[in-house]
Parts: sequence; C-alpha cells; structure tokens
Amino acid sequence: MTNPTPRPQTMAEKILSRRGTMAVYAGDLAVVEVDQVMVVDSIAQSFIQRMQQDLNATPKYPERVSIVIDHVAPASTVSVAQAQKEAREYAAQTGVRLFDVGRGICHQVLMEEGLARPGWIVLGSDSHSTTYGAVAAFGTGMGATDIALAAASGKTWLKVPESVKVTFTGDLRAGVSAKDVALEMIRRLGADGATYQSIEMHAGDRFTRGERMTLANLCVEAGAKAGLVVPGGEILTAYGYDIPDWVYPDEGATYVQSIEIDLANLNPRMSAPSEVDNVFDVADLREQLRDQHVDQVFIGTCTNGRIEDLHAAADVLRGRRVAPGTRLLVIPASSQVMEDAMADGTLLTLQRAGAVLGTPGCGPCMGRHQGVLAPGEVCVSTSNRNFIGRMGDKDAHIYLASPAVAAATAVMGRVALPEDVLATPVPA
Ligand SMILES: CC(C)[C@H](C(=O)O)[C@@H](O)C(=O)O
Ligand code: SF4
Repeated sequence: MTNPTPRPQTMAEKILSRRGTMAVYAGDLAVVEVDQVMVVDSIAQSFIQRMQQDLNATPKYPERVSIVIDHVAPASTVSVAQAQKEAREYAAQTGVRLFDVGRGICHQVLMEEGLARPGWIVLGSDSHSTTYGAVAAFGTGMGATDIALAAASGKTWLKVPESVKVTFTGDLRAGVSAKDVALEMIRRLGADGATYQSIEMHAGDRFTRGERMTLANLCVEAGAKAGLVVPGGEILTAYGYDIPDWVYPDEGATYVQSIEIDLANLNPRMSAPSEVDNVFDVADLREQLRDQHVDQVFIGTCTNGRIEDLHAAADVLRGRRVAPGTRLLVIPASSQVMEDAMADGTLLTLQRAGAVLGTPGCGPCMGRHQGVLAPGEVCVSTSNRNFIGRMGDKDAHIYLASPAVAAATAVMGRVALPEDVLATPVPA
C-alpha cells in the first residue's frame, strides 16, 4: 500500500502514525506497537484467563507489561485476596512487573516509574488510562481481551480518533486549580461530547506534570479515547523526558471541534450529582447547599492524590480542625507521594486537622472499601466520577471538586471555598 499524500496531522495522528507502519488519519485503522500494557487488580483475573486459556500465550515483551494491585488494596474479602494472589503468581512466572499493595494507583505509579513517555502508546485495563496524555503518550483504556491481545502480540489495532482542540488562554487566579479547569472543560464538552475522540489540549507552558495528569485524566469523562496535552516550554524536559519533535501536532491539522477556555475568568468549580458534566461555580452551590451537612470528604485518587494536591489541602487545614460530624479521608496516590508528604510535614498537618490517612491506592473512589457511603450521605470528593452508587449506596450524593475546596468543605462541614476558611485566623 502506498502512503497517501501527507496532510497536516493532529497529535493523535502523529503518534499513531509513528508507532505504526504508515501515515494514518482520523477514521483509518492503525496497527501500532504498544510500549506498555497496564493491568489493574480488578481485571487481572480475566486478563490471566484470556492469556492462558483463550490465547495460550505468554507476554511477548514481559518488560512492557505491568500489573498494579491498587483498586482494592489491601484485599477486602477472600475472593479479592485470591485474585491478587493469582496476579502475584502470574507476575512471578512470566516476569511481568508487579506493583503490589501500597505502591499506589496504577496511573500515578506508571508515571513515576517512567513507564509512560512522550510518543509512547500505553494501554491500560482502566478507563482513566487517558492520564498518560499528560506526558504526550497516547494512553487509552481497553477491556481484558484487547489488553491480553496486546500483551501477547506487542501490538494493538484501533481506529484513529478524530480530535477536539482545546486551547487554554490567560492565567489561573489564586485558588483556582487544574481540577477546576478540567471540570469546566467537561462541562463545555458534555459527558459524551468527545466520544471516541482525542482531546488535544494546548496549554503552552502552563501546568506541572501533575496538573497535566489531572487534565488528561478527566478527558475520559467526556467519552474521549485519549487526552493529549501538547508539551510546552520546559515543563516536561524539567522532569527529564525527551520529547521527540514528531509528537507535536501540525499547523493546519483537522479538528472536529475547537474550543477556548479563558483561565483568567475561571472560578472554583464543582460537579454536582450524578453526572460529571453537571458543573457549577462552588460559590453558587455553597449558597444552595448552605444547610446541607457534608458527611464525608475524600482527598485522593488518580485525579487529585498527588503531592501538590495534598499541599493545597494542607494549606487550608493547617492549624484548623475538621468540622464535627464530618469525616475527612486522605489517601496519597502512591507510596512516593506518601513519602514526600511525610518528609515535608504535610501528613502531620493533615493528621492533626483530623484527617484519616489511608494506604496509597484507589481508596473509596469506586465504592469497594475504605469509606463507602450510607444512604442519604453527602460526600465531597476530589475524584472523577459522581455517578449514582459510585461510592456506596445509590442514595448517597457525590460532589467533585479540587483539593482546596474539599479541604475547606471539611473544615466548614458544608460546601465551602478556601477563602471562607482562610478569612478566620488560625486559633492560637
Ligand atoms: C476498575 C476499573 C476497571 C475502573 C475503570 O475502568 O475506570 C475504575 O478504575 C474506575 O475508575 O471506575
Ligand atoms: S483512583 Fe478511582 S478513578 Fe482512578 S483508577 Fe482508581 S478507581 Fe479508577
């Protein structure tokens, strides 16, 4: 087959062309090399079954496969413990990497371990694998069968997605974070507004790696196949990444939609039950929910469980106490985050404020353990999903917000902004 006349390409087209055998464009079918396959505990059993029984194969490149025990870790039931035991045995037999209980959430761990890099293709058995787009890797989630095929063959095939271009302008005001930007982006696009598309984010030299992870992570909540943040300035090189020239999108590439988000005019945002795109200004919800007691605040997850997130929370909580009747759960995204937060005193600040600290991992994010909600309970969480029943009972209510807003809410016991808390000096 001859290559079509080259046309300007989006970032997704660029990466999928480079990792395949020919130039591809939106709508084409691409067969590409896979640089890393990630399997989470909840899917490990079906992955192993597909590999051993259906494909009768072992991983072609064991060093390109990672299993992470993070979703229900430590194990909560005998059957979960059994599945995790099998995952450990499988890793020992095949030589694939294993990140065991306490190492942290898959996406955070892969990023820390350098297992997602600019221009790579990373497949995860987890929908938030879009997170790798933070470092210009084409990250996407797939089911156990596709993941097993990729592990067995070292390749995958996929339809090249169309792209949505999101351009950020202006600068964030103090107290407004990447989470607020991400929630605004999802509101603008809608919960299925970018289905099977790649969201290509043009941020210039704004946002740290962690903030870029928050942005790319939420992209799947608009239905996106990938969420790619265009590397800008020295942001990624400062973390030691080599950025190949060919990852950058071309001038004149074709987008199905282009939107602009003015950061300078953005206020802290909050997603109300029970869809992620149900986004409002925190200030408005604070009025509406003035008399609503918040039972649980959860700070953590692959969206907002990084050191900068814990710092933002600690800045609000330092010297203060969580409101009576409100539980504050803080779960660092990884052992590295935990260690950093220990070393710089952040954990002590949080603990003294009344936080309950948990093992690095997903925690109560998907309602399997460590803080499920009772009927009627209200939770403000820094996670990425507020669907009905997501964190426990179907009659519990989940609001999504930034770490600073979550921390302020914990102090007030109702939806609050950081300034509501910071206005009152710390008691002597
Ligand atoms: C368990 C896993 C497959 C799931 C996902 O795909 O995202 C979980 O991480 C989630 O956030 O709902
Ligand atoms: S922290 Fe939550 S969203 Fe992220 S991978 Fe775990 S369960 Fe999924």
